[in-house]
Amino acid sequence: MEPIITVKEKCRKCYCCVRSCPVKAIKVAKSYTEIIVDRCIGCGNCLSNCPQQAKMVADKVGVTEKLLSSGEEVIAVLGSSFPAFFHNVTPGQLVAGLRKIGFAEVHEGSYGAELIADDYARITSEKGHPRISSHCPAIVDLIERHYPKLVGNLVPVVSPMVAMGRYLKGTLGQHVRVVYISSCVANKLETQTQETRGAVDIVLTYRELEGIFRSRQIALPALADEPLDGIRPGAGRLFPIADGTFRAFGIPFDPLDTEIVAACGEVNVMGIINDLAAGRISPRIADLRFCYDGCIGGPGRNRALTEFYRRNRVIAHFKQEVPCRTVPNSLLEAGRVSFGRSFASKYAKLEAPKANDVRKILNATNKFTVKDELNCRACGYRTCREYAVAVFQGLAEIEMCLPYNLQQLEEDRGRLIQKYELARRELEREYGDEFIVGNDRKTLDVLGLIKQVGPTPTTVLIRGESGTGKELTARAIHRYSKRNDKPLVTVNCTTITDSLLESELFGHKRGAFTGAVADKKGLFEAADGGTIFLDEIGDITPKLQAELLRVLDMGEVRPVGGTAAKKVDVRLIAATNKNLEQGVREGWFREDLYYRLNVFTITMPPLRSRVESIPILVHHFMDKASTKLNKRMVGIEDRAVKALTKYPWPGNIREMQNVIERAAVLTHDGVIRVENFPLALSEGLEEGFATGLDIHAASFRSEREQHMGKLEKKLIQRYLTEANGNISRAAKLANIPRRTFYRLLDKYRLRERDVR
Ligand SMILES: Nc1ncnc2c1ncn2[C@@H]1O[C@H](COP(=O)(O)OP(=O)(O)OP(=O)(O)O)[C@@H](O)[C@H]1O
Repeated sequence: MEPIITVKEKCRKCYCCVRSCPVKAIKVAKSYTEIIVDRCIGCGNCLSNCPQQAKMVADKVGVTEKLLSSGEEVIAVLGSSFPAFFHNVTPGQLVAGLRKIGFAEVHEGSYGAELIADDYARITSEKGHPRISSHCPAIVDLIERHYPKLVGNLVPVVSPMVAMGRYLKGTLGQHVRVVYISSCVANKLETQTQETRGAVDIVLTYRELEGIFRSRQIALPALADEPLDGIRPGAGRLFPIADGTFRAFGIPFDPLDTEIVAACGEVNVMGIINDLAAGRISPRIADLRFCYDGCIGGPGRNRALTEFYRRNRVIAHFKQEVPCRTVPNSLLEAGRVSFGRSFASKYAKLEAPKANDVRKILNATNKFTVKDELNCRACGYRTCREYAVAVFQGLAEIEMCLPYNLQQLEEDRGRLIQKYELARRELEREYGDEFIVGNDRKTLDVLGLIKQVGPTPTTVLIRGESGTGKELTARAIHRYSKRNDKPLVTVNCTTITDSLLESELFGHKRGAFTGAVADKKGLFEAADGGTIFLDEIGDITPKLQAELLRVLDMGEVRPVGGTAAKKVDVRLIAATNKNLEQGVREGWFREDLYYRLNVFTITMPPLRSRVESIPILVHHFMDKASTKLNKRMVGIEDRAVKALTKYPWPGNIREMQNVIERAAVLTHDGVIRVENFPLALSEGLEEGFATGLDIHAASFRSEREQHMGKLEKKLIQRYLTEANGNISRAAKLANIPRRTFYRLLDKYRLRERDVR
């Protein structure tokens, strides 16, 4: 299990972790970043640098609690930096607290540094290739996982933590369980490493231990001092501070000795490792620690304290006398324990891209020349090329390139402005000067209702068949309202799926469902201060009906996946062509919502019941078509108007608008004639639509024959007319053989003279 985990919901993909990871052990996934355990060195940089605190130390409190209550003998070992964390209690109080929660013994980890001191002194005095200290587990992981060439240079000795574990188990017996408590995260990885596994059972951070005290309501300052266990360490207590290692190991350190290199902190360490790997330097010993200031600067350090203060605390502890309860056999058995270890290359080689692959990735982010490679590091990689390699290896994404993103945004913005402008013009043309046309009684009644209800805040329900002008009416109401300087947002409830509609209307929180990568505002919020028009409201699900009712009652919306509600001031206009009363009876429409909507209802009459308005509507739509097609319209012949008045208009005014526009396209001289109409209309003129179809008297087949026959005859006549009675040309126009055309003429008893 990895020592650091990602809280996916908290990650905002700011790439801080990528930037701060010295070995790029971070993979950028679709909506979060995650740690690649095989590459991680446990330095904890991502922990400290994540502004959202989305990276967390994997919790070991649970297993510790379980172990403590198991009845086994559990020993606590305090990492040598503990005085720099628990600064406001005495070591004796800390020991008392640990005993209270169930630890059988409490030892100082700094004794571990003394346990390996002899081995260090011996190995580092040997001549040969440069030795790299192995007491810092992050350095060991760095070399094993990223600089396999240097594995042979590591001092083949365990860290103080592992030394303590081996010593305690070697002296007290293998049955004891050891819990090591420190500010180090790499220690956690170390317990899982093959070569050191088994020495320490659990690694806790000081903060995790603090959590245990808190949960058990143990106040350390109130406790009486208790003695530590084991042997009192000497200079080992100085191990955690920057220049403390040589003191702890008893190796004389002369700062002028170029044979010895000592460094703490990522930048210094990485420089030295790179120099060693390149063979640029060859000291006898390189003593390295990944954290600045040594172990007192570990990722789990007490951040409220300065380095100076933390250092002073460790030195004060070194000088003070803390009572120790030394178990006599500890002294006797220590010599029998081995502190040696081996190292192995754990280098996980990733596929290296070819030059062409890198070029393609660079090109994909608009980098075509070297000048385009800004190396701005916003993505977290030092150079655009390193970043391109990471993209190739699946660690990074194209979208991480900031200059490219800005360019994209700028282009998208331009495109959106253009689209918006086009849509605005289209709307303007479609609805801008659009007024409700009609001089029949029913249309005039509707107009009267619009004028009455418009200026009020009342919810309006518009009912009527499709194409009768419900949306047009909603727009008119908004225009007459006091909100007409605010947006009118129209939503067709049938065009998107139910779950999407909910988030479309009320918005959603990031992570509410798959694909919700960012918070999104809903249309109710977009319409704040204005009007929302919900078309086809009879089609929404009961769940959405309930949410809508809540919005209407409380005047607030709650985004999908969110808990906090937001106040909105929106007037609702709804429309439907469904029978909502039947819906209430049958249970698919909520009764309470029905009453909430049915406050003021406007019913749009079908076009067939306002025939008197057809001529005026025709001229209105001819004008519209003329503007749209940029074509001069002269007029319409009487027969054509007659055909329009005879037709039953199942698609209502929308259908009529389309018929006129189509006729306007077809006419050559700007005069609309019956011939410019679809057959259904011209046919109706001759036969009348009133005859209808008696489905009980006729079979489908015979009815179809009859109707198809009529249609076929009309078509043949049309082609003949078009070809001026020339049968060969008419057949050509119809794209059928001349013989077939003759056969059809015979069938319908048509002659050349039958041209209209
Ligand atoms: N009285 C009218 N005067 C002018 N144009 C009208 C009139 N009624 C409807 N229209 C036009 O007819 C078309 C359809 O109208 P609208 O979209 O308002 O109908 P609807 O009832 O909302 O249709 P649906 O139920 O299919 O959504 C629009 O282009 C609209 O401008």
